[in-house]
Amino acid sequence: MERRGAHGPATDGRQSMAKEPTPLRARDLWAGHVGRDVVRGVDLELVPGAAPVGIAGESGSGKTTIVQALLGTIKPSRGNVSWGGQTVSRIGRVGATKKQFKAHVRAVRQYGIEGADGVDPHKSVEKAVARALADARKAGRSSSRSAVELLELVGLADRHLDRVMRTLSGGEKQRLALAFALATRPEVLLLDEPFTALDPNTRAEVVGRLRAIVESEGIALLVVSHDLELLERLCPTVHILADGVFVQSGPLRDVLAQPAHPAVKDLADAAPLAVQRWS
Ligand SMILES: Nc1ncnc2c1ncn2[C@@H]1O[C@H](COP(=O)(O)OP(=O)(O)OP(=O)(O)O)[C@@H](O)[C@H]1O
Repeated sequence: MERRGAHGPATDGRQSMAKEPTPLRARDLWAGHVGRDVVRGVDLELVPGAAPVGIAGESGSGKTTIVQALLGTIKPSRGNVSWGGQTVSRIGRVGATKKQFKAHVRAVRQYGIEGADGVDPHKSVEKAVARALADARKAGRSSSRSAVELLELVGLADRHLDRVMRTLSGGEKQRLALAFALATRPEVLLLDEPFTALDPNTRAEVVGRLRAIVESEGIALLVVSHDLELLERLCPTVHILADGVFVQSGPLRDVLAQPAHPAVKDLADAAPLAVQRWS
């Protein structure tokens, strides 16, 4: 995907970086759960305006843990994750900066709105999208799109406005979560298995639109997925994670054509036929 560096000025009031979009960086990231590191020495740079990056790897290899560390919901045991020179795991303690971080860096998880920060599933879609837009305005990051336009963007029609969120299907919830994320014109978007509940046609449509937005708005995109076709379509560079380490990186079809690690060979062997035919 061709990328440009076109960006509006950041409106976050941080003087030192007033005109520049802010990268999210992991340096020698070690992180895990209950005292056990499952991510070991990962380097990752998500730069607004640069090409999207993907992560693939077997179940349990640590993909979601990387996303959690990038969001600051778990603290690295070694190395660090930084955003605009600040340590992300410490941002949560500072009100104004936390708001800015949450507006600039957005994530969509596999379960869509379920468990998403600040989302009450008993509310209507209309109220929730209006609230997302109002919150974004307060953070100086509101999308110029209306609630209906945001829904259309993710393939939901305005008839969904009256629906109570918890009654939506899994795929509708995933798309709504993407609409919430886009409501703040994020600079960095982290997608962790975001489209698992979508049928192939809807997925193709939403991915096409997402790709156009990411490209035109210069969003730094990270896609974590088992879906190799999705990664190939969206991400010129894909890292293969095995046991918490990036073992091979590059354009996915090149990586799968020339596996340099047993985990990559396994991935290539298990890939769908359509993917195997790439090489
Ligand atoms: N809250 C937790 N407490 C303890 N262990 C955890 C926790 N979350 C994840 N783990 C463990 O950390 C390891 C990495 O998990 P992670 O969710 O990052 O893998 P993943 O690559 O995203 O897997 P999948 O593709 O199945 O989603 C796994 O062994 C998992 O069981």
